[in-house]
Amino acid sequence: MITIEQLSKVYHSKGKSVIGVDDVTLNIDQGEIYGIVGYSGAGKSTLLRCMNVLERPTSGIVRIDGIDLMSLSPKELRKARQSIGMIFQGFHLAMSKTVLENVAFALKASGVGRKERRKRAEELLVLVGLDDKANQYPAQLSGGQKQRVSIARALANNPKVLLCDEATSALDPNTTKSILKLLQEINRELGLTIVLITHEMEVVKEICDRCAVMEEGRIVEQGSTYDIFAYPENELTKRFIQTVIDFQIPEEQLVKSQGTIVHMTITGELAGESIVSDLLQHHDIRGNILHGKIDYIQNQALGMFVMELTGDRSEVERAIGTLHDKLEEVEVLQDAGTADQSMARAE
Ligand SMILES: Nc1ncnc2c1ncn2[C@@H]1O[C@H](COP(=O)(O)OP(=O)(O)OP(=O)(O)O)[C@@H](O)[C@H]1O
Repeated sequence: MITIEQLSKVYHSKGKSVIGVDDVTLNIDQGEIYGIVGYSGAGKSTLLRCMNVLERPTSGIVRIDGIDLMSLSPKELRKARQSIGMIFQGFHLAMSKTVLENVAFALKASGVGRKERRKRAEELLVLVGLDDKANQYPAQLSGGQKQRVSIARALANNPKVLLCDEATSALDPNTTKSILKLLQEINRELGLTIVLITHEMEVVKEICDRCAVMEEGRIVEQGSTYDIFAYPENELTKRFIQTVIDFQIPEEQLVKSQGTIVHMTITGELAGESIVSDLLQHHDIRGNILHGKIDYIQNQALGMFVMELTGDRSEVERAIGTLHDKLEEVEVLQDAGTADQSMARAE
């Protein structure tokens, strides 16, 4: 549905060049929810705004539903943009218009008659759960309600794609959840392709089918949200994941430890199995869980455990071998001898 090839955007200001997006290639499928995550300045907004040519790329290709947006005349581009809705962190509502008028206004530009505009706007307000607020003004609404109005407005022209620019960043966690749920419902009911940019990995975890991580204008990692959480490769991706699933062990705990400390990721059906208890049953070792969590991402279980294994050194090594046989991701964070050395250093 969205094809981006070797897209770059360079800004020129005060005699200096700033790279906003640097050689990005990305394919987003019809009907999926795609997240782009990165810290401030990573280039997320620039990339998103290039997708509807609000920002004209310096080079590269943007195709939506097969149409090369860069090749269109201004008039053709205006028409093409009707199939690309957009919502923003700051809502961008007309404060002097009622909720209903805000939504209906989006249809005026596309030549829909007054009566039809009203009817369609009323339907959209039902869809976003705000039919009882039709005659109120934006100032009378909460942040979550304002975002619902802007979602209704973005859907007015039956777009195929909805671009969300930090749509939940100004909202509290509960309201964020309800807006994400609404986006998911719209995605499922209308088959709408949704692209959202965010600096919160929790948002990606909540609703995205696939995601990309951006840094300095580039995509450093992309894949299914589940795989990105289970097998992150890039250091930045790992940092983002730790904001949601933190399995860091405090330094003092590591120094105190007498055993071998292992981090294991248990994915899919294995997450429901008794991997840990089997390990202790079949090997003459002791295991102490330092961290453990089973999370659900896209309805699939993902287990993360950090264990301290103690016992005869060769038996611990055999136990780690068993883990390697069963699991794709096993990492020894600290060997048994290391703690003694750390303690010696500390003394
Ligand atoms: N209009 C502009 N003129 C000059 N430089 C710009 C412009 N817009 C963005 N940039 C620069 O491009 C880079 C990417 O900015 P962008 O806003 O896309 O990042 P972002 O990841 O969306 O960050 P944030 O979440 O803070 O908006 C930054 O270095 C920024 O300073």
